[in-house]
Amino acid sequence: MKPVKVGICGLGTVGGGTFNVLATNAQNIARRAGREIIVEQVAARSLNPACDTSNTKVTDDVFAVATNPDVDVIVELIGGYDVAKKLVLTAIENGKHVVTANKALIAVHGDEIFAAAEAKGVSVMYEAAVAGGIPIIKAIREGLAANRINWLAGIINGTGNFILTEMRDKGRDFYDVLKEAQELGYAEADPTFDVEGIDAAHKLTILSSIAYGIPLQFERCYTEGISKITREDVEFAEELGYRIKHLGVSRQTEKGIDLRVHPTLIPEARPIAKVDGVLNAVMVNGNAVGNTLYVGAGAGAGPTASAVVADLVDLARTMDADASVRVNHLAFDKIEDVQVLPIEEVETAYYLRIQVQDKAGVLASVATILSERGINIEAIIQKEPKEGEELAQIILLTHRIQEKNMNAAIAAIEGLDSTVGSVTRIRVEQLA
Ligand SMILES: NC(=O)C1=CN([C@@H]2O[C@H](COP(=O)(O)OP(=O)(O)OC[C@H]3O[C@@H](n4cnc5c(N)ncnc54)[C@H](O)[C@@H]3O)[C@@H](O)[C@H]2O)C=CC1
Ligand SMILES: N[C@@H](CC=O)C(=O)O
Ligand code: NA
Repeated sequence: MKPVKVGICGLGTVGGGTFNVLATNAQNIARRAGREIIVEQVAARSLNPACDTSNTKVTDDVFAVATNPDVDVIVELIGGYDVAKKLVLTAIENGKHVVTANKALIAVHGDEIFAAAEAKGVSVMYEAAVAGGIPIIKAIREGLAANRINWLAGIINGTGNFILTEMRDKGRDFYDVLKEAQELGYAEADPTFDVEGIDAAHKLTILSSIAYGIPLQFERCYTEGISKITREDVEFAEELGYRIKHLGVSRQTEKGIDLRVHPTLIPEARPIAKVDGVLNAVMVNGNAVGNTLYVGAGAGAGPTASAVVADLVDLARTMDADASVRVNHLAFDKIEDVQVLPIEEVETAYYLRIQVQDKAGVLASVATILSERGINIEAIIQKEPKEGEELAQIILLTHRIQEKNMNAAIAAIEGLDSTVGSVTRIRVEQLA
């Protein structure tokens, strides 16, 4: 069979990794794809010292690749929204298949891009966009196709997990670890996407769309990052038998889809609680299979390139077949318009940390406020003021309750005379 000719746009961390994996593993890749996959052209603003491009056509114009008649597939690895979208749509218009690692692009503009691709009979593949090297798109869309997916939950930002792990294990400073994650090529061009949960929300939006057959609805995903997690919350959580992880959680409920990204207490006995560093992990619960867990590197050149090249191999095997036999872009089932629940309607358990003046009766007042709103307490720790300080702390774990009830309880607790500052609230998931 004729070789597949690829145009790589962007030669940074992932582009460079992809170029090198295609060269290093060329024989295996050709064997598995049933044909050679060769890099016809690369578009880069500057060369990557890790790549030997001396025998490759290089341009600085990504659109020259998207319109090059010798290119069958473009690999979009420049990142961002505007130029990347124009590039992908131009490539599709020119009859080319697309492989991308750009979750921001897919989560926000995926519907438009997939519609354009379907009209043209080409494929857009994006395994690298979620959980880096873990083949999670393939696992949910194909491997679990027999199931109704009940829920999924994942550590889906490598930078965030790396920061939390280094802070917890080595007591390192947040920004010092973030800087290292940037140097290692894990972080997004704008690292607030990593630390404020936006990147994880992009990924959860994509996974949920595939899992439940719903449209991509990034704007409805509730999003909180890791920047407000303190060392003392990490320590108190451990005292209660939990780890704090930044989690994307989505669940099919009778009222709609629960779609949220936030720091979460997970029982330390769960395998996912022990997934540290740049590793990602996704748990998926299906009605036939039960719980499944997928673990692997969520960022970095090699792992992400592994997913990009897997998509190229899939394409090489199927691109000459009729488009109808290729896997659908989002889901096999008809996309249903199911409501995404506002966060106030979501039900979960909570960790609360309340700073109080060290007076008799405070704990009783807090307990009354909770019980009046139907909130049961699961565990409680009281911390006396540290030497030289005046404030005590009450740390609580509650049973599951709707978020709007918890909001009302927190407002009432913050209104007590003896409460100081805001109540810290972290959601708790058992993942059983
Ligand atoms: N770094 C990682 O571990 C992962 C990254 N991704 C995604 O992969 C994509 C690429 O990320 P990285 O490789 O980390 O970024 P990067 O910043 O290392 O590389 C992007 C490259 O594209 C080039 N570029 C940007 N605009 C261009 C243009 N108009 N013309 C020519 N070159 C242009 C830049 O100069 C840079 O060399 C992003 O969408 C990112 O979200 C996905 C999974 C993991
Ligand atoms: N910045 C992202 C890269 C991979 O998607 C992350 O840290 O997970
Ligand atoms: Na993946």
